[in-house]
Amino acid sequence: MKILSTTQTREADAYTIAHEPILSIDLMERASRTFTSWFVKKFPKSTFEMVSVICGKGNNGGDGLAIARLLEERGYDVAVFILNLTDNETEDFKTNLERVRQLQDLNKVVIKEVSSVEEMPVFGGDEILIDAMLGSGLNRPITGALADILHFLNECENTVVAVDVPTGVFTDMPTVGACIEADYTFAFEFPKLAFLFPENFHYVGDFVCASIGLDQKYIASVDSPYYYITSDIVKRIYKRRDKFAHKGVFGHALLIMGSYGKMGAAILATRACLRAGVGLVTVHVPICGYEVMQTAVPEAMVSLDEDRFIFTKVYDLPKYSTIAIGCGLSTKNRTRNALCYMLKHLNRPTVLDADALNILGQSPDWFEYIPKGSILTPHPKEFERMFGKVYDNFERNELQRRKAQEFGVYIILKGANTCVATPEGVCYFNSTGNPGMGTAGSGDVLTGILAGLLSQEYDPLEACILGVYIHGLAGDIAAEVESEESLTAGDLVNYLGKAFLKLRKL
Ligand SMILES: NC(=O)C1=CN([C@@H]2O[C@H](COP(=O)(O)OP(=O)(O)OC[C@H]3O[C@@H](n4cnc5c(N)ncnc54)[C@H](O)[C@@H]3O)[C@@H](O)[C@H]2O)[C@H](O)CC1
Ligand SMILES: [K+]
Repeated sequence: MKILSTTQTREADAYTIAHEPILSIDLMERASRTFTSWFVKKFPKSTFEMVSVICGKGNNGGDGLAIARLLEERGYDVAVFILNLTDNETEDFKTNLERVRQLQDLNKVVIKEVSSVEEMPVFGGDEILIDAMLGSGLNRPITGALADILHFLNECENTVVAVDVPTGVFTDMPTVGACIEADYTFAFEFPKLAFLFPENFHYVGDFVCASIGLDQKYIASVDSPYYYITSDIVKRIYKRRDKFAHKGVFGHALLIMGSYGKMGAAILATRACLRAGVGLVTVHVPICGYEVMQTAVPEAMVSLDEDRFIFTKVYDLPKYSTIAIGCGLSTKNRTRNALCYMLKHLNRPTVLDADALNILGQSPDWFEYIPKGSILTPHPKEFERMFGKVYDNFERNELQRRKAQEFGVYIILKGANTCVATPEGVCYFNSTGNPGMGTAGSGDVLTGILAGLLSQEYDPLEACILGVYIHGLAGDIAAEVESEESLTAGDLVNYLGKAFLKLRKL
């Protein structure tokens, strides 16, 4: 799913109004109905006492008024609070206010105007609050009376659901100023870029998005470097196996991993590579890893280093279809030199993780040796070691895109909403995964999956998208059974099979 900027969304909005054609008030009604359909399922009216909708006077407030009316129609007890902090009212806000006033005249809805925090009501514990104060029209940081009201609301214990954008959050740049802290955000048509960055989680909460029927052809024609990885992208990538296939057609991966005290990383990656469907896997380990590898992963072949404890040399590189290097590798001098030699002599996309990235961070001149189309999988700390400190995630994302373009590689920045940046400067944000996956070895599993997919002749972009999605999906299935707290990297490997089954049914 493409992610549009606020300006582009406004253009898509205007295009839809002109070409569908549809009146803007009817588009607002359609958006509000979409919100309401989700809301009634998520918060059945038996589960709390009342809905209070807090509205600004722009179109976000207009949505709020329409939602208040639609919820009343569905039998909810609704109160509307209109923030009287400006005289600027949009036309669609005014029309919807008229419509709600008719309900007020019938004693079906309560409407109250609020000009300062002192006039805010005391909400009951069972009330749910809908934030329709400001949406994508935010054009300056929130201060003054509105900031006081937001602070007051954030102090309340009530569940807050934001319409389109949590009030105060800038969608396309870092947020400054006061913000509502929503528990849920229902975004129209696309998630906003800011929702995907961890610093905004506090304001956005869990987000969902749904189409409000903006013109899809127009959206397809808009140039945006940002995508959200949804099941339909993944469905198009995933290849079912041919009935007559045998292990020879699923490739032979070489994983160069592990050092004394860090063999677990190699084991996890090797198991994940197998579970991702590789035909054959050879794992290259120092002598100390021989027995443990043979015992822990009997399906893998082992190539032994000359050194007892670390990686120093590997032969026969051309015979493997894919190579992945780095998990638990160490950054000792001889390992560094061996990595440099390998990079200079490899000519196909390679997966680089963990210590391979730390080594590159120490020797930035070596970046140019990385084969084009390779996949680098840093977590934020490794990213910082390679490319330096940044101020916020918008800046980090810019840097990630620039570096991917500069070196002609795919950079997968791991975290909530893991982001894949391509050599073309395009970003794909993952939609699967959960906080339980922030656990030792989780990244090793991803590296194994990526090597497994590359071996099966998914191209690097396909492997990145499918890889991060299935890794997160395995995590989501595992968390449902094991809990986020107890989830281990080994569980990710064990639930990979269930994740593939789910993928097949998408
Ligand atoms: N995406 C769509 O296609 C649709 C979106 N809808 C909804 O419309 C809002 C955007 O509405 P808009 O009127 O442009 O903006 P807002 O309601 O967010 O507010 C505008 C209002 O607020 C003033 N303002 C801006 N910053 C501040 C500030 N810091 N403090 C105080 N006031 C501020 C600004 O000057 C304006 O007067 C979108 O989010 C959706 O909810 C449609 O309903 C359906 C189609
Ligand atoms: K809002």
